Amino acid sequence: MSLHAETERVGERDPPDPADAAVRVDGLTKTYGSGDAAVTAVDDVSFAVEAGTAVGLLGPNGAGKTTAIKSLLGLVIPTHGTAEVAGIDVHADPRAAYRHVGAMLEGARNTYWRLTVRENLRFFAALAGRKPADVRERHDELLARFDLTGKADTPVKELSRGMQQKVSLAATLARDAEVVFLDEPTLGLDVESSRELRRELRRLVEESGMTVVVSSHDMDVIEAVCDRVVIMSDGAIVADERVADLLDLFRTRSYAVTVEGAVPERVRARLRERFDADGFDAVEAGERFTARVVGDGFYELTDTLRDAGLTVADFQTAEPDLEDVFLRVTGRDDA
Ligand SMILES: Nc1ncnc2c1ncn2[C@@H]1O[C@H](COP(=O)(O)OP(=O)(O)OP(=O)(O)O)[C@@H](O)[C@H]1O
Repeated sequence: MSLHAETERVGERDPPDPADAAVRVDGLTKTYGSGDAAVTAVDDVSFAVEAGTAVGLLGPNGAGKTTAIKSLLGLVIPTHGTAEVAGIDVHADPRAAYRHVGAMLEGARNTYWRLTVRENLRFFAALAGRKPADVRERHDELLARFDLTGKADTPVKELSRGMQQKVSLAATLARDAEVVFLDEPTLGLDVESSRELRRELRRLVEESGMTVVVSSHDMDVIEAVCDRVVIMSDGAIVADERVADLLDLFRTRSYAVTVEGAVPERVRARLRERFDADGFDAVEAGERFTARVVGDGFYELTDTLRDAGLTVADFQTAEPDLEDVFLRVTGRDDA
């Protein structure tokens, strides 16, 4: 089966429709501007997120992710369709919907830099109507989770960029909302802080039953945190699958292949075309390259090499990669 055919199969699947959806978007369309200047950012999009699960919203720049999230937050009025949170139509009753939601939007300085870390958490909890005594325990727990206990009484402006990012997330979670929207939560974090944040987010979903919609270009976040992934491209959904199923469906494996001697240009062209091969490099044993195999194409690869009279000196495999799948689904892998 060709990659194209598999991509179509992904796109053709019906969106899920769990009865206990915490988030639901139905026939959502948003056109900015009018006449010649009109831009349809989101075009008849439907998806649902089951309560207590995490969904990744992915797509290239301009795919419509931010518009979809802003519609769910009541910040953008849909041209058609509905957006619901906790069963409440966001546009019919924004105040009621808002009580169930926490959001951390990209680039938003959603913390007060003069306030201490703990004061920020209290402030955002109070905005949602939570009394300090009711949230103290949760705030202690959040501070501990994000390794901020020692900085609880430090003004945010005195913290490192990575710590400020963690305070932003903790402040978003401080109000104890059922549904949390996160846009690029790991942006600007170092490798270790990013890993810690992914781990804690996943634990929060599993332990507290929180529902998370996360938009990120960081595939490690999506793989570590999300149960499902909705992939958008040009305002439409091109995949809506469990992360594990999506990886399985493509079962893309990369092989680092070393053959004895040089690979003739004619064979290289075939390997490029059929196995997306690249990185041809002369090495001591002969020549090394990377080939990508979908499904059971492995034997076709070995047959191709044998028919070309090439002897394999070494084969190394890699796990399927969500980024690879994402690029294939959105058709951006031919750059
Ligand atoms: N306020 C606006 N007025 C006009 N066009 C807009 C507006 N906001 C977004 N757009 C356009 O709508 C399309 C979708 O944008 P959107 O920000 O929703 O995509 P995105 O997937 O979130 O992209 P990114 O990953 O870059 O944030 C883009 O073509 C964008 O230029």
